[in-house]
Amino acid sequence: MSSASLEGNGRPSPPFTAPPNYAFPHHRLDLLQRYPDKQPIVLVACGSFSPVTYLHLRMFEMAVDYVRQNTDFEVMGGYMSPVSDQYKKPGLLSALHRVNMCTLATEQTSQWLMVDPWEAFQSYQRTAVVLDHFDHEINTVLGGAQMPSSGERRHIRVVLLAGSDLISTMSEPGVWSEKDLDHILGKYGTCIIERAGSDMDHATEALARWRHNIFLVPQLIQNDVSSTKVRLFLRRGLSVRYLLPAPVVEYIGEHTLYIDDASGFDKKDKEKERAKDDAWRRAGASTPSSTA
Ligand SMILES: Nc1ncnc2c1ncn2[C@@H]1O[C@H](COP(=O)(O)OP(=O)(O)OP(=O)(O)O)[C@@H](O)[C@H]1O
Ligand SMILES: NC(=O)c1ccc[n+]([C@@H]2O[C@H](COP(=O)(O)O)[C@@H](O)[C@H]2O)c1
Repeated sequence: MSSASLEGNGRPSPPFTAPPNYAFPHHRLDLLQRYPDKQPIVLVACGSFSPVTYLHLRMFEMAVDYVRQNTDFEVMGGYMSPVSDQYKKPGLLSALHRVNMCTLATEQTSQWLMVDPWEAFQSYQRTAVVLDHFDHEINTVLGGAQMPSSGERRHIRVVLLAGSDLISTMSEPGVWSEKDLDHILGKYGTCIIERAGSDMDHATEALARWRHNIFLVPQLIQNDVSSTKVRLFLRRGLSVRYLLPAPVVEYIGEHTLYIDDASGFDKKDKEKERAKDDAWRRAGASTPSSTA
């Protein structure tokens, strides 16, 4: 990463390209440390959020409880970073809709979560680069955390928040580069939320050298809501109320999203999604069972 330099106005110039009219959201970021003995951190969840569900929001609450009870960290803020349209994942709705839904979910159901649209509204950015962007905005531009008595500034550590299914892809060949893994897990670290169907031990087996920076958060109440299942429900005309925040359900209805499976799908993806629907129908199941 290139280091930031000072512009004529004395502000550090960003070492990254930003989308037009972009401003880093920090209206809910707490820069004043309450517990000076603890290390300040910010949680960042990267993903599709197509659409955002209560489980995405729950991940942050689970992480905060875990951090408070088991670590010497103090959580100063939490961000969702929806991935760019260029990620080309089946079922990926336009970045604008995904960012809007995440914003409704965070602004209307939480007091501390925020959505950063930096990644969403530009070319695809690797997770290592996304975390560098947060580090730059929080520490270089905003100056990090402030100690209550002395006013001394402290570096805020950015920590990746992810489900165990995402972390298990870190052991799959060709998905993450070794250099990026070392950057993400060596410099930043990750809070991993247990996810039904994805074994935590298996997910972290190959990541043992970064063990000291990996925090495993058990899911004490099993909940396997996924965006895939929500999309399946919507396509079949079933209710998704109480799986997603109410304003997000309303937004989906107003914009008739996910009803027509043409949204974000190419022909091959469409066939895959139809096969999932057919399998579900053949099984006579009352709820979809696929998590992929
Ligand atoms: N039920 C869940 N339990 C734990 N982690 C979850 C859960 N749902 C989503 N996550 C995590 O949230 C992050 C963003 O996930 P993403 O947007 O891909 O949601 P998803 O429900 O897995 O989507 P899709 O079904 O479209 O693959 C990932 O780190 C993922 O592991
Ligand atoms: N090499 C990488 O940086 C890399 C690889 C795979 C997934 N990811 C990220 O993980 C997230 C995965 O999201 P999904 O679970 O929705 O596929 C996305 O934010 C994506 O950018 C990053």
